[in-house]
Amino acid sequence: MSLSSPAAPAADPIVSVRGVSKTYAGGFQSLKRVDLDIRRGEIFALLGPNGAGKTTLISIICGIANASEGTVLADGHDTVRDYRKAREVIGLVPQELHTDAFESVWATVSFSRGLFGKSPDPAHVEKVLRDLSLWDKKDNKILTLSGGMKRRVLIAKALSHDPKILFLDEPSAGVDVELRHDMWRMVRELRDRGTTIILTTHYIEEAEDMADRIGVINRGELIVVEDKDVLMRKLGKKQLTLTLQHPLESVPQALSRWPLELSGAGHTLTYTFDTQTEETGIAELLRTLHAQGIDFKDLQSSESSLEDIFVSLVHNKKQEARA
Ligand SMILES: Nc1ncnc2c1ncn2[C@@H]1O[C@H](COP(=O)(O)OP(=O)(O)OP(=O)(O)O)[C@@H](O)[C@H]1O
Repeated sequence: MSLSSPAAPAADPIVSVRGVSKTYAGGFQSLKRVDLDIRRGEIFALLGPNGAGKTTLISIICGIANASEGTVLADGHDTVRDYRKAREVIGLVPQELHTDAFESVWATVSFSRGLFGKSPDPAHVEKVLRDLSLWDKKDNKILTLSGGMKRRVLIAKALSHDPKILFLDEPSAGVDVELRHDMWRMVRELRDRGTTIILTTHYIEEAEDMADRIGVINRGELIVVEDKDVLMRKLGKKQLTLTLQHPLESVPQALSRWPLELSGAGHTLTYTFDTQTEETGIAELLRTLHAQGIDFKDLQSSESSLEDIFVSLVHNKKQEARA
């Protein structure tokens, strides 16, 4: 697809993925020659249906899984040959908390920092805990915390060594609305301070709200990488919906030049057009309706959401695969 330009190199990317494939022992290929550049300081959302390969790709970039082919550079460090240096610049917030339930929040987060070879920095750990509203829980054992608080600890651990790149794998899964909003506020603040954020999410409206760029992965292939706004402009559709005073049995011949759909027992007329279309012909459509004596009592317009675009992208690929 012409939209997908993953091979076009970004100037000085912070993460550079080249020709990465992953094939499991049974022969199943979960990633197929993925090329991707992540720009410094952006929020990049990786979207894809279940089993598309998102976690596999993130695990390979973070150096916790090996690629069968290809290379990854994180801030210039090869994630296999120069594992330690690469790992130092990356923070990963996984989906699950695997940590010592009997340790305190303070000890857990300070210990994580030590794992990256960084010297103790109580002031930094304090700041991270305060930013995440965990300061008053610093002496609590992990096992006494609520699910939402445990999720905050996961983020604190990932930030303990002050990484340049933060990965969030499904950060919103199973958290309440308040924590979700806190988390997104924090992600924006981190980005504003220069941290590059890469996240996977099933909450597409959040990617729509937050991300600078979007990558869509489907069956192990990166099918689209694009600025969010450009993607929405290129693939988005607009709809004009008219609620008619009197029902029509069919669309009159005089309106045949517009691709109109009649629904709602003849009461609703819908006109769908590309957001990029310069000449929508709406004024002419309304004049023709008037000339035909077709009155309407309501008129609404809407634009496709990122979710609509995502569903149609993945759906088209499924149809291509079947053909
Ligand atoms: N050890 C393994 N052996 C064989 N296949 C595997 C293995 N681990 C993962 N897979 C397969 O690889 C594919 C990609 O998995 P991955 O976890 O990366 O998907 P995902 O996009 O993160 O999905 P989800 O949104 O459900 O978390 C899936 O089809 C999965 O079944």
